[in-house]
Amino acid sequence: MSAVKNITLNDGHTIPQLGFGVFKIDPKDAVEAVSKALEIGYRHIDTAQMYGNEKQVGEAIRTSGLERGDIFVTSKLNNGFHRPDDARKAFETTLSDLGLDYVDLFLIHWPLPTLYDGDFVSTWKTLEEFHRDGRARSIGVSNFQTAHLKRLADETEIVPAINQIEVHPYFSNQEVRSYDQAHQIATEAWSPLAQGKVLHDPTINQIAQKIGKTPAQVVLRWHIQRGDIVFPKSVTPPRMKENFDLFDFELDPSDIETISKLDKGEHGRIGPNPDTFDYIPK
Ligand SMILES: NC(=O)c1ccc[n+]([C@@H]2O[C@H](COP(=O)([O-])OP(=O)(O)OC[C@H]3O[C@@H](n4cnc5c(N)ncnc54)[C@H](OP(=O)(O)O)[C@@H]3O)[C@@H](O)[C@H]2O)c1
Ligand SMILES: CCCCCCO
Repeated sequence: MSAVKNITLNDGHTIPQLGFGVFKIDPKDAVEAVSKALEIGYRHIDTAQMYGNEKQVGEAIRTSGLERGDIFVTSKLNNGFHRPDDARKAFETTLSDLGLDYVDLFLIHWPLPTLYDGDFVSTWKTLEEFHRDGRARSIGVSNFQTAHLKRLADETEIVPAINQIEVHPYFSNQEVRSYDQAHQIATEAWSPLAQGKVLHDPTINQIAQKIGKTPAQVVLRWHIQRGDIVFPKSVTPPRMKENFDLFDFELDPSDIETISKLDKGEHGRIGPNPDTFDYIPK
């Protein structure tokens, strides 16, 4: 099994290009799933306050026997906590729930429209504090569209290291990916398998059959060769292993192009449109 590639961010830190996502992993299953992922070799975990499993992620990390510095941990600020004081408290809860004194990456989960007399710009300035005091090694955003990123560029100091957005073969999100690339912002592709919806695609299955890989490996390898960071979720150990084996084969450029043509534009989205999504948890 070949090693996972690292990507260098615009702040000089490195991130494993492949990680493990824990959205929708029930807290009662999360210690076991994350422990298994670490045992398989994953060294990058993507969680969020919204996922309700930070305590379990922390427990799996603590009991893994691995060094803190060997694992890249991401969490995200929950919607509804954008006011600077709320964001500070929420970030402290993340650190204490994870049982860590720093996270490798902290993201604004969604670019919510103005909720009070500030907005995501003042939220970003609060994340800049976490970065300066070292408790968030890197800071970034999630679900930011180009208009949101332009406001940060005009009104704040630090360029986000990461923009985590929906990307998969049915929704290539090319406009935002291009903006990220032009501004040294690394793109993370969330729901890289479209939550399983692309795995029955005949074109993807044909390529998989031709090269003797699984549809999930073909799709994940497509992301890797396009340069995006991915963290597929699975609670099924054989799938977790399969998804981790991406660095000992390559797709032909023509197959990359064929998969990229499966893009359905806006119709391909499986998640909310960031311009209209304003869900605040109770
Ligand atoms: N920032 C955001 O707003 C945002 C939004 C969505 C997701 N995310 C992040 O992205 C991560 C991944 O996205 P996701 O969890 O939505 O979906 P995903 O990784 O695209 O797909 C997960 C689904 O695919 C199945 N699966 C995984 N590997 C498979 C394989 N090799 N063969 C067949 N089926 C397979 C899983 O089933 P089983 O688990 O049953 O095996 C699960 O149902 C999340 O966990 C989260 O960390 C972020
Ligand atoms: C209901 C959509 C929220 C998805 C957030 C996962 O990171």
